[in-house]
Amino acid sequence: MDTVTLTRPDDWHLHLRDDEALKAVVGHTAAQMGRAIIMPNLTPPVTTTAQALEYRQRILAALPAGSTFEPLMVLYLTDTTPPEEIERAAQSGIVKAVKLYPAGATTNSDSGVTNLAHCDATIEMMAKVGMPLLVHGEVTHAEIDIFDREAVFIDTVLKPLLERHPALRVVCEHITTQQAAEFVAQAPDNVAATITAHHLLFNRNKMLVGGIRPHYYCLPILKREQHRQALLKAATSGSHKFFLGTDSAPHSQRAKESSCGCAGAYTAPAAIELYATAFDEMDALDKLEAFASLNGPRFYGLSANADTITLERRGWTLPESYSYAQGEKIIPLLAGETLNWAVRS
Ligand SMILES: NC(=O)N[C@@H](CC(=O)O)C(=O)O
Ligand SMILES: [Zn+2]
Ligand SMILES: [Zn+2]
Repeated sequence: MDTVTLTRPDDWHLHLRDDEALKAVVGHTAAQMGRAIIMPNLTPPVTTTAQALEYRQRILAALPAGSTFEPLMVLYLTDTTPPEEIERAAQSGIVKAVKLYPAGATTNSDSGVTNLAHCDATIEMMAKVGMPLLVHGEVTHAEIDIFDREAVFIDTVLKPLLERHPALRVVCEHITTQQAAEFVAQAPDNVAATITAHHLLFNRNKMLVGGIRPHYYCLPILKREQHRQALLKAATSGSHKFFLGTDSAPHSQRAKESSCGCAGAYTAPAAIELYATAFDEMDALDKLEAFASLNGPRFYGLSANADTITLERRGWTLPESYSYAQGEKIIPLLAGETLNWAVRS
């Protein structure tokens, strides 16, 4: 196959930041995705429906002229989010989900949940109104190895949560392990997962062999090859539980290339091309449309986009950098490298 035409994809896990950074990055996603689930981990986080509506307006104002890209908003769950906020969110029609960041698990998670027991009534309301809970599934205990944090989360947090709230709709975000892929595959239909392109394409050697490569550092951290193979298998299995979520997470070059670099890979400029590369590796380009364009809307109860995009097999070299906020640059993942897939313009 040398060309692939797909229903226009959506990105079910995206960080757009705010202000100048938002203006610098939103066009990359809007150029290829119809919609995106917008992560709420701003500083301060988006914790109320009113804040989500304002943030949505800032995103719409930052779009390139003529863009029809649609941001789908998310609330950031805290220990004190009241059940009434979930009702407001559901009634707004604009907020599509609520995000669980275990406190301290990742970028801007300091206001996250310290103990899910604090949120029980709120989560009960989510189950009642059908509001999905999007989960950054890692425990944060100092004694748990960073490579094991996702698997331990599934056993010690996620399984008990679903036992307490069996009807709760859950998306395990950016899954990175065989344990997560298998857990989601065997779970009932109210449980789904997003998978990033970088976790489909790379294992931890890419980040650590021959020198430490900060642009590959993200959370959950890249795992060993066995896990990458399990993710590829899940994404190309044809199961409607798995869908595209880039977790494109912009940080300036200075914040990434530092003695204590930030977590996050900037993949938005080449998102669908990176996924096509991964599916091509599995000889499964015929499965890309379901993963990228159909399974996500199905889970969220939305219709698929009405238009299409076409990918073609030809060399396309990513820029070395793009301009970002405060006069800084941002380095896309695979900067200066050539992909074998490009979007036809
Ligand atoms: N994935 C990351 O490494 N970083 C994300 C946060 C997140 O999705 O965990 C970010 O906001 O920078
Ligand atoms: Zn996360
Ligand atoms: Zn993320």
